[in-house]
Amino acid sequence: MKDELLIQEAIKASTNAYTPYSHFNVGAALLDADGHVHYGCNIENAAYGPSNCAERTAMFRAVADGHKPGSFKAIAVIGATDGPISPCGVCRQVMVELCAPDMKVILGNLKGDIQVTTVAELLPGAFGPAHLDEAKK
Ligand SMILES: O=c1ccn([C@H]2C[C@H](O)[C@@H](CO)O2)c(=O)[nH]1
Ligand SMILES: [Zn+2]
Repeated sequence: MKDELLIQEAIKASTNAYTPYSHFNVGAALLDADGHVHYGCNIENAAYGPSNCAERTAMFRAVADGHKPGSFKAIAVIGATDGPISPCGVCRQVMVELCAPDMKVILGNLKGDIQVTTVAELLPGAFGPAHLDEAKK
């Protein structure tokens, strides 16, 4: 699937965002190995902390639906930012856990700006599952 098409799917997903506090709608579209798209939006909470970002919603939904961590092909994320949106640190850490290091991450905004990167580029030096194995040696 073309980057622009996955971005279009992310824009669709953003229309379901629940953002009574920030009014900042974000959408994500995660492409699985079979070519199917899993949608995510940000879902906020009056206690603020329990809020969930669009990217995490998409990844958690796909895993909960039985898709193997590490098997995804790409994720697109959009928000009404000036330049391409920048995923938060928590979402970058969750990407490291559930996506391959070289998986494509397409970041966009509503003006059509696009930045294509990878999970590893978004969180260099990440603490990952391998570090836990090292501790057992
Ligand atoms: O990449 C991002 C950046 C921010 N947000 C959400 C979190 C919060 O609901 C709102 C403002 O930070 O945007 C996302 O969902 N994804
Ligand atoms: Zn986030």
